[in-house]
Amino acid sequence: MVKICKILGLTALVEVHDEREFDRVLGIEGIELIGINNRNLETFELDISITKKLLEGERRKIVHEKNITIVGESGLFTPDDIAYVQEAGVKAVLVGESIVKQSDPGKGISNLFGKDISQS
Ligand SMILES: O=P(O)(O)OC[C@@H](O)[C@@H](O)c1c[nH]c2ccccc12
Repeated sequence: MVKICKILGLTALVEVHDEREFDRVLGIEGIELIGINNRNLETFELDISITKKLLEGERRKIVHEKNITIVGESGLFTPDDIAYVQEAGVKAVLVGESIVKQSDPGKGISNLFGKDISQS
């Protein structure tokens, strides 16, 4: 699928939830974008330390060597949450609840990042 996306001019975002899935996806030839979902899809529990756990040690090295972009997904509500996943090695975020629940999405984004990022 990653290859087909590339032919079509797309980059596939492949989502993982645990070490086993992450290791499998890290082995895909040409993988560029991996999302770490902090939500357990069986229990719907959120835990952003999953991102940190998955990006420790050897895996972080592989991510760096292969120039893979890691997307932090789910459970991000505050600037501290963003800083935490960024520190872990995340370069992009996938955010739903903390923005869509605001009446003004722009303000929701500013609150999430602790500043107005619309010009940066
Ligand atoms: O509402 P949250 O906790 O900010 O989560 C958003 C997003 O990460 C989540 O909805 C999601 C994770 N993986 C996805 C894949 C497709 C669409 C949505 C998603």
